[in-house]
Amino acid sequence: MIYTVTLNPSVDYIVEVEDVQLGGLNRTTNDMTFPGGKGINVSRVLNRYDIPTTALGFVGGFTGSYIKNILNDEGVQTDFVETNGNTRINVKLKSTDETEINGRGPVISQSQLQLFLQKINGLEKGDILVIAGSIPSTLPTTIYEEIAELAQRKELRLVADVSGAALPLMIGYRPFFMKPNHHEIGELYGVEINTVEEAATYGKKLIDDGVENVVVSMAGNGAVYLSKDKVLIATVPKGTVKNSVGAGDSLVAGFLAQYSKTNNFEEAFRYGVATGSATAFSDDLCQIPDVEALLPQVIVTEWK
Ligand SMILES: Nc1ncnc2c1ncn2[C@@H]1O[C@H](COP(=O)(O)OP(=O)(O)OP(=O)(O)O)[C@@H](O)[C@H]1O
Ligand SMILES: O=P(O)(O)OC[C@@]1(O)O[C@H](CO)[C@@H](O)[C@@H]1O
Repeated sequence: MIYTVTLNPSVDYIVEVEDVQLGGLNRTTNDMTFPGGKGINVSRVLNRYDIPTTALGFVGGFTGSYIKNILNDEGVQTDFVETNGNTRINVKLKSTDETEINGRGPVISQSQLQLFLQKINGLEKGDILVIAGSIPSTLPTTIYEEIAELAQRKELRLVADVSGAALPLMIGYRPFFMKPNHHEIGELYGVEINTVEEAATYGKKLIDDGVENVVVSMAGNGAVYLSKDKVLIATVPKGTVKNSVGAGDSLVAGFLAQYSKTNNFEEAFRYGVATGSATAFSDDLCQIPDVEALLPQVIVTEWK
């Protein structure tokens, strides 16, 4: 089973405004709502691949009910801990630029946190555990380390798609898979990464430090896969970006889905990239026929 953790889920409210005027009244030309949060996005896409998945984390209030209802209607299993306050609403404003306003999220109490950790403690050896997204301000900043330690003790396969201070802390737990984008890995090593060659050079450091599989994504400019034995580079499909929210999460889901089906990392990488792009070219997260249509554009070659 693939479990995903979203500590701070969201209702993503996507609003399109032709030419937004700060300080004025703006009217939308289109608006949509989706269940959001990085782990939840991974679960939704895994489910579209018919891969069994359970979403864990914290939800509450009317926004929390909305998320649970949609996930359950789609067939994603959920085992959330209920918070007293409402799950946050994250505003994604699409105008001439894409602007995001992510909420703070509800307070999570000590007892709610303990309930959540008990659920992780109930997972079984070999299960995949995906941790992704930010840590809400009412949880200890060490929460990802605590989860990673549990995962190590229980012999779970850890997937860590985290950024900022959490990223270097996860490396020591030797995750099965990490997917930094080129900004995140650049920040980690204090460099600017502009080319796939540079991404490969710095991605290799994560492998040397014990991460089993790494994909460094570079939005529309290519992607790199690294393991101890292989470095692969992929071209990324061309298309019109409709909504890049969740593209990185979709890459993670596509990678894990195809790996679960084939045990082949090269195929997993190819599907991961196509899945990320299919989401970037869709309003919501992608549908699998869209991924399949993009696959021929993902050319994977070995990097020497
Ligand atoms: N402009 C684009 N054109 C084609 N594919 C894209 C584009 N932007 C993103 N993607 C797809 O999504 C994947 C992940 O994108 P990106 O490198 O931006 O990750 P991220 O920063 O984690 O994403 P997110 O926007 O979800 O935070 C890319 O590898 C690619 O497959
Ligand atoms: O505030 P965080 O946890 O960093 O990110 C949350 C978020 O921006 O990430 C997802 C896209 O990756 C969205 O569904 C969601 O709104």
